[in-house]
Amino acid sequence: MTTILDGKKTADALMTALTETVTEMKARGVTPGLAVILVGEDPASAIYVRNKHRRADKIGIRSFTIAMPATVSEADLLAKIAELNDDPDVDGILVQLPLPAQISEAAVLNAIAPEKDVDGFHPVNVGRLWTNEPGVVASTPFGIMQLLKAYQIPVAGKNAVIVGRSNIVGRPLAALLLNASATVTMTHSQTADLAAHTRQADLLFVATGRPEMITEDMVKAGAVVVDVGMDRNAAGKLVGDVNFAEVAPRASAITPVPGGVGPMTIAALMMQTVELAKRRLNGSAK
Ligand SMILES: NC(=O)C1=CN([C@@H]2O[C@H](COP(=O)(O)OP(=O)(O)OC[C@H]3O[C@@H](n4cnc5c(N)ncnc54)[C@H](OP(=O)(O)O)[C@@H]3O)[C@@H](O)[C@H]2O)C=CC1
Ligand SMILES: Nc1nc(=O)c2c([nH]1)NC[C@@H]1CN(c3ccc(C(=O)N[C@@H](CCC(=O)O)C(=O)O)cc3)C=[N+]21
Repeated sequence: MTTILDGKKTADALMTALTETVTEMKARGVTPGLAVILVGEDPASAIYVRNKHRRADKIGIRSFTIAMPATVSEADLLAKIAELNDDPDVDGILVQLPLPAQISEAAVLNAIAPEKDVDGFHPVNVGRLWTNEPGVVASTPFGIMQLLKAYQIPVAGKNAVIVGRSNIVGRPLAALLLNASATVTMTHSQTADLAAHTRQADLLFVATGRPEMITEDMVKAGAVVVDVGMDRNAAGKLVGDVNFAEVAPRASAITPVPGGVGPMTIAALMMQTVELAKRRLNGSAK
């Protein structure tokens, strides 16, 4: 029997616990605040932004979106970030990626104050992650680790194979898995014989944006398969990067799309926003 790794159910349980924490914080005068900057219109970002605010409202986090047109200048975006860096009611700042071509992603991520960088994309936080120091970690990989933990899936000593090396998923996930003592292989579009690598995986993580590209023949029997993809297939239906119908019977456990990694990403973001806001309670920040 294949276990379905139910991200929605797991996220709901984590959020119930978090609501209590937020309620206590509010009683002490601190409402966690999350600012989201959305530039232009990326469909995956649109889903993410909508679900984030829905979840934040439910647990009592104050969240708002600053929408900017796709034509916005880098200077205007940086000015907005500076304003949020200085706003004492904002604990976490998140800039939706990807950004339009005229804007340097590096310049934007460098501009976010590291102590408000709820996505963990600032080089200081990336450095902390890779040196295994405590800090904020990108929400999607953090959510994935929480999901594995909830299902008590062992990581230490396992062969973990990641397909995709983006800054928002593949790379930070590699660091977290390494910190958890997995043996980690990173693959990408230039990997020779991808299937030879994926077939070695006890734990297979896929984040490519290529609809249903992972097929049965690429997966070891009994593997745990985590599908990060949020893609549209030819018929316009939301699917993952894994061909679920083929792969699920072969896997010991697998995430569905939707209802897998997506809700865990949101939960992770909420957890980390609350962590950042806790510093206000201790009086150490601002
Ligand atoms: N549910 C969630 O929480 C989230 C979902 N997503 C979804 O995950 C997917 C990936 O997102 P993201 O990481 O931002 O994507 P990017 O486009 O930034 O990166 C994709 C990666 O996949 C690699 N890749 C592409 N095609 C292949 C291939 N045929 N074989 C092997 N590797 C390949 C690329 O290789 P190379 O580097 O060589 O180009 C690249 O490293 C998307 O569907 C996105 O919508 C993303 C973030 C969060
Ligand atoms: N700075 C930044 N950080 C990100 O983490 C980031 C980003 N930019 N840009 C876009 C991608 C995409 N992403 C999603 C997260 C959750 C769902 C999600 O909630 N999915 C649900 C709902 C699906 C639906 O409602 O159709 C699910 O899978 O069940 C989707 C997509 C985060 N990303």
